Amino acid sequence: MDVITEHIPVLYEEVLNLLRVRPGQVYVDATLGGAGHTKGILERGGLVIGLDQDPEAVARARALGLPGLRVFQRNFRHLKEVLQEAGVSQVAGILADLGVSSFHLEDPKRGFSYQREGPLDMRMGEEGPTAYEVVNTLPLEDLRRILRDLGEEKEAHRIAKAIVERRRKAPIRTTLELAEVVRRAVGFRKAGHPARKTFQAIRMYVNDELGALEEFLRQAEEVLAPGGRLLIITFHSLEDRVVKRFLKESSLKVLTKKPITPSPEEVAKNPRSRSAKLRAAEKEVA
Ligand SMILES: C[S@@+](CC[C@H](N)C(=O)[O-])C[C@H]1O[C@@H](n2cnc3c(N)ncnc32)[C@H](O)[C@@H]1O
Repeated sequence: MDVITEHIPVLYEEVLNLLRVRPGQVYVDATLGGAGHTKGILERGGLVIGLDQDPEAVARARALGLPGLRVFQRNFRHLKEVLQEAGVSQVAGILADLGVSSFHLEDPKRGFSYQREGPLDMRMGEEGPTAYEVVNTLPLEDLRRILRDLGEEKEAHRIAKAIVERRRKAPIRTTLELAEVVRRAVGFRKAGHPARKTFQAIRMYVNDELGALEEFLRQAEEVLAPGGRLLIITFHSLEDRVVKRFLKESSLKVLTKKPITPSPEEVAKNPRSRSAKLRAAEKEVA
């Protein structure tokens, strides 16, 4: 089995510059992951409240024993509750670097990858149905809607039908079985793996990613101290749309008219940064 030792933080310098870390102030890293961004905040003298819904990410972060970091195993949709538990009412900055980490993608047993054989799971935390349940029990119409709305998959109907026909014979048990059903339904694709959008859609549904993001954004706006900054890194258009719309409607001052994207050098070094978009906003001083 592969041992995954690293997740390279995306837009690292850009994030730290925009956060303007001040020593002794409290920041939230809502998606702690491998603690890459958090280490930068701590090095600049900030204190960090780190959240991750994934027990494995939390265990790894705790094992780092970083002074100034307090770790909470929670979905960021419970941000306010976590801050209450931590005895903190306002924070100087909040970062969310959305989606899955390299640890998730490269660990076959978590079932996120259409290229590695594993059980159909895809849960980042301990809540929600598994991908197995979604694929093998939801009615065709629900599957079609999920693939269309969360995967922006043009062949949603064809794929949903293929899934339902295949599971009549036997349940679809593994990632590669599902990827193969999709590949047979839609054939070869020039732009990326044919199952990429299907996997994205099911993962987003399993983890209610857009619902959690909306709840988190509303709470983040509330708990920011005046002058505090909110930074969000998204990895696909659906997430980015939610963030963009929220910032437009919120009371925050948008600092990034256009989202910040990685340089060609960063993409060359870390291909996973390719689709990253960073948006930032500031709570105005009353
Ligand atoms: C892209 S990684 C973050 C990487 C991190 N910035 C670093 O530099 O190492 C995203 C992490 O956020 C976590 N995550 C995703 N959605 C979450 C949510 N709704 N609540 C809490 N954690 C979440 C995932 O489990 C994953 O570990």
